[in-house]
Amino acid sequence: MDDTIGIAVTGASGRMGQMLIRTIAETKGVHLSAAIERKGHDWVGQDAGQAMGGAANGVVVTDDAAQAIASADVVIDFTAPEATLAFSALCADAGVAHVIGTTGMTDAQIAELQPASQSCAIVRAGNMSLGVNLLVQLTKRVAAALDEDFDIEVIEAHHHHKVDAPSGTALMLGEAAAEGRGVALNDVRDSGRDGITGARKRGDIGFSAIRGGDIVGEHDVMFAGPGERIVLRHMATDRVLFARGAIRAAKWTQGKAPGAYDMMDVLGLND
Ligand SMILES: NC(=O)C1=CN([C@@H]2O[C@H](COP(=O)(O)OP(=O)(O)OC[C@H]3O[C@@H](n4cnc5c(N)ncnc54)[C@H](OP(=O)(O)O)[C@@H]3O)[C@@H](O)[C@H]2O)C=CC1
Ligand SMILES: O=C(O)C1=N[C@H](C(=O)O)C[C@H](O)C1
Repeated sequence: MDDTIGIAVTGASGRMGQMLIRTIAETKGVHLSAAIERKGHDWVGQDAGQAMGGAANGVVVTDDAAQAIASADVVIDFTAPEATLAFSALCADAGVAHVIGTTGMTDAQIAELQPASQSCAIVRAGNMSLGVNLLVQLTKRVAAALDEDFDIEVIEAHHHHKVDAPSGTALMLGEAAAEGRGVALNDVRDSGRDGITGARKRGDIGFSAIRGGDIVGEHDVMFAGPGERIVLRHMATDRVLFARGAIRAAKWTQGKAPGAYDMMDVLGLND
């Protein structure tokens, strides 16, 4: 009987799913309790380690998410918005903590998570790395120190498989900049410029997205002022840092009261 924390991984065959399975195996105090894939996926019924092209790890990939989640201590979920909402309901029913890395959720979908947070701890963040969460704090401070003579632009680059833009991280950074300025991001957000856009509106926060190759994730926050520019940058070169952050969050949830949390809570950066 393994008395370490049992983690169920959703989207087991995905880029992050596989990285999580490998990283859980290397992390003390946790074990993989289940690898979940959707019904009809060709990994279902196979040993997860072997399906990933490695040694058997003794965990058979399942499509019975309800059973797998009910038997876990915590679920780590990097999938897609609709899937995350379905997993959220299962976590709430089972009272099992839910660590959500999925991005691209609309405001309405994020609001749909709220009832589940009455029944289980939810940690949700568009980026689980320490570096980005520090960058969020720096962004807020710099934005608070500068006035609207400085145009704020968030520029992000990701691999060509990514389906959502702006990235979850870019939105976290934009939110931080808006908070620093004391405005609501939705009132000043300018994304997807194309064609005759007109001149930049003073006070707007702009977003640009590059998609190409195997870029793991790069984010710049530019403060472009008269005669000078400040650029805050984070470059992720390995997905393992997101997996490590998510596992740290999974450990942190144990014994936590139901509620909605983020990586600032996990990393103690709100204190
Ligand atoms: N917060 C963070 O730190 C990070 C967040 N992310 C986010 O994590 C998410 C996943 O990224 P990544 O691993 O690169 O993506 P992948 O496309 O490689 O993996 C997604 C996985 O989710 C599964 N999935 C998708 N839709 C459903 C569904 N409706 N029901 C069940 N399973 C589903 C896929 O299964 P199938 O193959 O069958 O479609 C696949 O296994 C993205 O939103 C990404 O932005 C990524 C890295 C870091
Ligand atoms: O899809 C990805 O790959 C990533 N997604 C997250 C995001 O949307 O910001 C985090 C990271 O940048 C990688």
